[in-house]
Amino acid sequence: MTFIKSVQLTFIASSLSKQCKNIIKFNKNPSKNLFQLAIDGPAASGKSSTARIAAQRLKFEYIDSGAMYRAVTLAALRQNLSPLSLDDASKISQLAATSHIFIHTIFNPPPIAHTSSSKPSLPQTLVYLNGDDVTHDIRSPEITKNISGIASNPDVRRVLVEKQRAFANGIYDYEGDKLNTIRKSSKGVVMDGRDVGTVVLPNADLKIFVTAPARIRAIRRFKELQQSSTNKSLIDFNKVLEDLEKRDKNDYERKISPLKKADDAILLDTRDMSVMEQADKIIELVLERAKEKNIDL
Ligand SMILES: Nc1ncnc2c1ncn2[C@@H]1O[C@H](COP(=O)(O)OP(=O)(O)O)[C@@H](O)[C@H]1O
Ligand SMILES: Nc1ccn([C@H]2C[C@H](O)[C@@H](COP(=O)(O)OP(=O)(O)O)O2)c(=O)n1
Repeated sequence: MTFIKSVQLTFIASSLSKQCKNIIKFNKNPSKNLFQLAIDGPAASGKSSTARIAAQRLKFEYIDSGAMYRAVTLAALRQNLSPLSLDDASKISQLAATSHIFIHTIFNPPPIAHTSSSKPSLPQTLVYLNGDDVTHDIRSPEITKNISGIASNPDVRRVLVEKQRAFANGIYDYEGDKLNTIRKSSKGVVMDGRDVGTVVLPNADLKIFVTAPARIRAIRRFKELQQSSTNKSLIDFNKVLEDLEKRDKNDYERKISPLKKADDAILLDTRDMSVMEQADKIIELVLERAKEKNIDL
């Protein structure tokens, strides 16, 4: 494992330095081998909420790989580049290589004013693009509509996968900015997305594939959109379901790195589980795996 990781590091160092010459400064001493937990699954299956809770309880870092695709989509739209245009594809991959994407999770956010103070708030993940807080902007319907074009661009994927691996391996120093910060006390990293177990971290210590039927996932996304919207009546359940099914199709059928359960991933159907039950189950699986591998968490 150590050997594989150091080979991976050498590869990353050489190819990243070619592509992103002026952006990344390596941490010469990636401090330790972190336990790698990969969570994949379709939209609204519960990946990120579960991953954040698990990261908080296990003292792991969390990286939302989907947020990186969302940030590149936003960067492209802000420059009037079209995610589906072949003419713009190389400009967009260049943008992916040169954009500073900083993802930061606040594990103990103060309670939100209108919630009961006895109920702790869930960890919050903030996303910055070239220094701008884009946490909310990257979740807009406009970004969600355009993201499949970005996610199927092979050069964008190559650049983002390298950034994701660099993070998981503890290489995180960027000039003037940071991809993320691995705390000295971190014992591992949890990354969620579509291809984390199959492509980004094929040697992850534990892989989970989270799923639930489309209708159940659409209900969750609908409630989430209603909560964050000022005009709830504008949110139409059938449209949410239709968009989610369309994105599922794009994710599962994409030629490069399609959404797929890795052969060695554990399937977790969350249809009858609460968020906390999902997190408890995943933590239990991590602790079991760490014990099997003699890893001290
Ligand atoms: N088991 C569950 N039961 C009910 N709601 C859930 C469950 N898992 C997640 N959710 C809610 O569904 C929405 C999408 O979850 P999220 O974790 O963001 O999914 P993903 O990262 O897979 O897209 C969130 O509002 C979350 O609180
Ligand atoms: N590892 C990843 C993560 C996300 N993507 C793409 C495909 C997804 O539809 C979009 C958005 O991902 P995100 O996890 O933010 O989406 P949801 O929260 O599940 O709606 O990004 C990807 O191609 N590879």
